[in-house]
Amino acid sequence: MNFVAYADREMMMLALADRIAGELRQALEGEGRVTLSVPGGTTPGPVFDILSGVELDWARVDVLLNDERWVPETSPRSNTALVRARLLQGPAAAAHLVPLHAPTEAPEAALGALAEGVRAVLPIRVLLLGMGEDMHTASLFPGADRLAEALAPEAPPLMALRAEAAGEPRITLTAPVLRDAMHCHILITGAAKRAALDRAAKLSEAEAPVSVVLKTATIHWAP
Ligand SMILES: O=C(O)[C@H](O)[C@@H](O)[C@H](O)[C@H](O)COP(=O)(O)O
Repeated sequence: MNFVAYADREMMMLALADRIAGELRQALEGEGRVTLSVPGGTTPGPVFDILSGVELDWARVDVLLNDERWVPETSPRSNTALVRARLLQGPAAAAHLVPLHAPTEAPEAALGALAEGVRAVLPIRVLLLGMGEDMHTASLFPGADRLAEALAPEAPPLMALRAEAAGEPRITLTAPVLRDAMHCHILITGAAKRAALDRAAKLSEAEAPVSVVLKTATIHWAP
């Protein structure tokens, strides 16, 4: 795995945003539209803040979340709300957000329509992922009810699954879609996640789902 350790978080967020912007800019030179996939959670906000101000042809960028928690957009746990508030601002407001949530009670009721939107923007050109201390990435949680299906090479791009650690039901991109991304970055902070990542390298995909991308990803870490 390609591991980059930064002296502090601020430097990491700046360097990572710059790298992502460069990859998008280069892709936009050769492609009509490009897809950027991003995580929710508590870590990526500062990268979004920086990236949103970058001058790019954002109108040709499709922004796709890695995963979504099945909560309304008014919830503080909504990844869609986070992306709207922190990434789709300034110049980046011109980007197109691919919906990963709909106001149905269960995710399964909306899965077909959402999956159609996802399929239309694959493959992912630039993939930014987070990771939990339990070694989940996107919403591929160890012990999730349908994890084996989501890790399989023939998995559909988007699946709904449930896991105790996840809280609410989740909708997530699956392993083949993550693996197919042209550029893959994992953003982690703190000693516990660094230790988890080292453990993941020695475990199976079912035990440590983040390992599906460890070969292709650049890991960005700061204390
Ligand atoms: O919706 C989510 O929960 C995420 O997309 C998830 O995969 C996240 O990246 C990790 O859980 C890390 O989350 P933190 O950054 O909050 O630690």
